Amino acid sequence: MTGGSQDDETGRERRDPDALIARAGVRGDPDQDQHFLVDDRVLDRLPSYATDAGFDTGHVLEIGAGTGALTDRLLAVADEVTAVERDPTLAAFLREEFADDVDAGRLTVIEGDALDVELPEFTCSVSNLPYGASSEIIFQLLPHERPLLVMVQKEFGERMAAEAGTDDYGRLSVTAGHYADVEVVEPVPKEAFSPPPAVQSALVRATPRDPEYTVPDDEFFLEFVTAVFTQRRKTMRNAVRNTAHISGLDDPDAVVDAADEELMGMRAGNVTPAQFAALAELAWEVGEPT
Ligand SMILES: C[S@@+](CC[C@H](N)C(=O)[O-])C[C@H]1O[C@@H](n2cnc3c(N)ncnc32)[C@H](O)[C@@H]1O
Repeated sequence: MTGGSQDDETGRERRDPDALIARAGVRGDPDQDQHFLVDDRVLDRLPSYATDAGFDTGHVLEIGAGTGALTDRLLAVADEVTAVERDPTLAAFLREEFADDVDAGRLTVIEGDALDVELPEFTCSVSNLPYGASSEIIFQLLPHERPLLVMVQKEFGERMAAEAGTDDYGRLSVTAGHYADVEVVEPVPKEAFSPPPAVQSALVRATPRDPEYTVPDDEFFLEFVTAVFTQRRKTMRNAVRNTAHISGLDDPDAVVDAADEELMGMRAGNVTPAQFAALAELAWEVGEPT
């Protein structure tokens, strides 16, 4: 194998991403969210964002394995990898290219849509996600309470990691932050991919932890937050009243009456997750959620 990069820890040579694409005989299809990572430097340091943070790499789940450039790097740090890939041609290629690891029981390739297949128990997930489904995939993974390192659209990653009072803060920040500490660890330029996506990318690390507040019911809290952010330009007073059909409150006026005046005059973008939680608690008690 030529053109690959050297791994410091094992001395094993990493597969060259361009050679993998050539051997697979494919061109990434943007309509299928296929943008393969071809920058060796990004690929080689990517797993270190997981290992440096102490992620348990006993069983790494990779969603959207493509031609396997990242799979190859993950096999160097993990005991076991499960790779999910929707494209049948790529899934077959992965099984053939990594036949030794498959035979050794270190790699399992699951062909199918990540949103439909049964996922195994995993200790962490490291993925260059299909951007068209990144939100759904992340919100399917977060409740597993396992660390995630995911490549996403930069803007999406910034919204996940945003603090209250900033332009990027919204439903995504509160709902992701409900499960994990979220940080953007590295912006990644378009040129790192083949074919390059239309947008810039970023690597996001989500480390699970309990939130600093309690909620009456996770599902209700997340629906309540989603509901009021659909009216982010309105005051909370109006947002709570106008979105009862989404939050499922039969008596939103009772919530507005019982809540703190000052909070009801704020816009959702300035309300902290802990304030949302307290309000959801109140709404659960007096708003007659259905
Ligand atoms: C951005 S590419 C990443 C490929 C590879 N991991 C890399 O870094 O070069 C995303 C991959 O996910 C696959 N994919 C797209 N939608 C998917 C889905 N819903 N479930 C599983 N795989 C999907 C695509 O076929 C593609 O191979």
